[in-house]
Amino acid sequence: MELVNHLNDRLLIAIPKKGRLYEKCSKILKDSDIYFKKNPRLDIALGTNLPIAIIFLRAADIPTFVNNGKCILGITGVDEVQECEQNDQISLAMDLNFGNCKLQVQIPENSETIHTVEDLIGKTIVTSFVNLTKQYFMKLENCTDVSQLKTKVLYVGGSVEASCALGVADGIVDLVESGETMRACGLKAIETLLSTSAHLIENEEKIKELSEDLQKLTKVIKSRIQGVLTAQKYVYCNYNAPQENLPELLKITPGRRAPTISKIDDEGWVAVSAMIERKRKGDIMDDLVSNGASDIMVFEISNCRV
Ligand SMILES: Nc1ncnc2c1ncn2[C@@H]1O[C@H](COP(=O)(O)OP(=O)(O)OP(=O)(O)O)[C@@H](O)[C@H]1O
Ligand SMILES: O=P(O)(O)OC[C@H]1O[C@H](OP(=O)(O)OP(=O)(O)O)[C@H](O)[C@@H]1O
Repeated sequence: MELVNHLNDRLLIAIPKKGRLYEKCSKILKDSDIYFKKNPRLDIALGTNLPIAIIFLRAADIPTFVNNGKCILGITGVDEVQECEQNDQISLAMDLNFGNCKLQVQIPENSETIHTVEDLIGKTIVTSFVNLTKQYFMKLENCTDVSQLKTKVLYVGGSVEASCALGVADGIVDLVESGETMRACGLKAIETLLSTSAHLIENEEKIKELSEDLQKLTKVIKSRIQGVLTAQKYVYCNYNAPQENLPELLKITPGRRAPTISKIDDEGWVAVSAMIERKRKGDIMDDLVSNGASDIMVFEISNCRV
């Protein structure tokens, strides 16, 4: 394939080719001004504005490619990293704040015989997370060797939730976000093995072996993604205020480093600008009004470096 010849001097970044994380991964790259041109038939896309190549893989395969250093950076769930047998070269570089869910043990809610995880010892569990499930039951059973495990752990690649109703499993270990899927299947959670979210992952040792230019590029990419995350977390708040109220108002909007205070053409009044946390903006605006601020405006930040 001709494309392969263009990969040598590029930084390879693995992202999910489909599934729950695909859209948000594509968006975070676009918001970071990391552009690429993808041929729908190929799982490799060359960057159009940076010397990178995006490698589209199954979310579960991304840790393997980052661990062996072929891809230097990747985006996938922490669950996939922990499930991967060889993950010792992978560092979690950044929590991307999406793909939040929990890996839970679920049992039929009307089961008469199974109520706790201990009741599942010696029974059959179906899961896509065989390694994490075996590790969990080994601890529970107090055994040190997987061959001694009494609980049977079976792999299926999807629709795990159907396994109990089909009589294949006594319990399952699967991801849960809203809980809708498990409720619809008559299942209930009895234990959480892991809370997970999508992360930027990296192979730090392989980064050290890159050319100086590609090492710099790695830093630039991480800084751009961090900028997008910060822009998602904050909004920009502007207001006018009587000078004498400033001490109280600045406690409400201290800014990330410090607020900007500018003179305006109105004796005794100033304009204040500061970044504020998006999730607190309603309370902050209410407090500003109560403390004499006016003309309060809140703006989206589309990107930033702070
Ligand atoms: N319901 C969910 N809510 C939020 N994040 C989820 C959810 N289900 C899965 N994830 C996250 O997305 C990752 C990929 O899961 P997804 O089911 O989309 O994989 P997939 O690419 O369809 O897998 P496969 O190729 O094995 O079918 C999971 O490892 C997890 O980190
Ligand atoms: O708690 P909820 O919001 O309902 O989400 C949970 C569901 O999402 C995941 O499956 P997905 O839909 O990705 O498909 P899959 O079963 O083929 O893995 C997971 O395996 C559950 O089935």
